[in-house]
Amino acid sequence: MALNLSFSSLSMSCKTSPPSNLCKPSLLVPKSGSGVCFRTPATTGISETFSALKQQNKVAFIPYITAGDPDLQTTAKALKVLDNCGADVIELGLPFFDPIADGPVIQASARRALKNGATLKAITSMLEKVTPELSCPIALFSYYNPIQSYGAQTFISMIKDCGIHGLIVPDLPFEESAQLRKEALKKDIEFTLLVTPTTEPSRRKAIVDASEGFVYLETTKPVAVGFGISRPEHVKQLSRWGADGVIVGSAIVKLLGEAENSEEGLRHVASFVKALKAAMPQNSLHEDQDKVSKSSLAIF
Ligand SMILES: O=P(O)(O)OC[C@@H](O)[C@@H](O)c1c[nH]c2ccccc12
Repeated sequence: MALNLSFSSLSMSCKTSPPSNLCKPSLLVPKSGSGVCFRTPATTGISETFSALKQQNKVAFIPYITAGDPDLQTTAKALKVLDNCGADVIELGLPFFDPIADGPVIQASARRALKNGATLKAITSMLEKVTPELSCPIALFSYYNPIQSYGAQTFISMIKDCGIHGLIVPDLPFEESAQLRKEALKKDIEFTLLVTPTTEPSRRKAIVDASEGFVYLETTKPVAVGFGISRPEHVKQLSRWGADGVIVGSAIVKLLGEAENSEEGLRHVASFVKALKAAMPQNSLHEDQDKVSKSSLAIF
């Protein structure tokens, strides 16, 4: 599927005027008297999140942002905005100087983040403070090089200790991932693997079997679709086609990175995310599904 498919008022605004469909009902914690839509801290992992949504016939909304772009304080606020505005899982990119698997928007955002001092240590100490306040799990996106330089065991412990639930390493071939997956398993970090439309069927099977959290195509595991999703219509169409999750990266990164200032960027992100979430069918997935099988969903 050649879908080139991937926006808030500040977290405060989301909280003060919560459209009811922006929060996962299972995670709603009614605050006495306030009518405010708060969610419980994330104790659930990525697979559990997908299972809970599946039971409610809902599609996971998975925004991506780069840690440290434009700075770590804004990332901390953006994580809360995304969580409050209905993210089911957040993909957080660890900035890397040679982000070969990323498109131009995310490459530029990694450059800005590195320039502003977003090291792994600074990112994990920011996360330590923020993750206890989030209700959705975070999947960290990291290139292999930083993992190798810290050592798999140390890296996994560092990300576990700051409250991360999953790991995606786009430049690590599946065949070379066993050691890292083993370390991740030990610490209960879900290791998600990528499959593309051109992945050989035999290799795809092995990758799908090994992937945790989510994957795509001909599998009982949840299928999340990403790349180029940037409009409510995209999200709606993918939900109808039967995707279990939709991933939106560049469109959000662009709003944060190109804003005049952080507050403006965060406001734009909140309204964009609210519009995307509002386009997602609620409990109507299967009634309203177009006649396209999952096997024609190609993406990541
Ligand atoms: O940016 P887009 O077109 O919305 O697609 C999401 C994608 O960028 C995000 O999931 C991602 C960030 N870094 C990656 C590296 C590889 C694969 C995917 C990614």
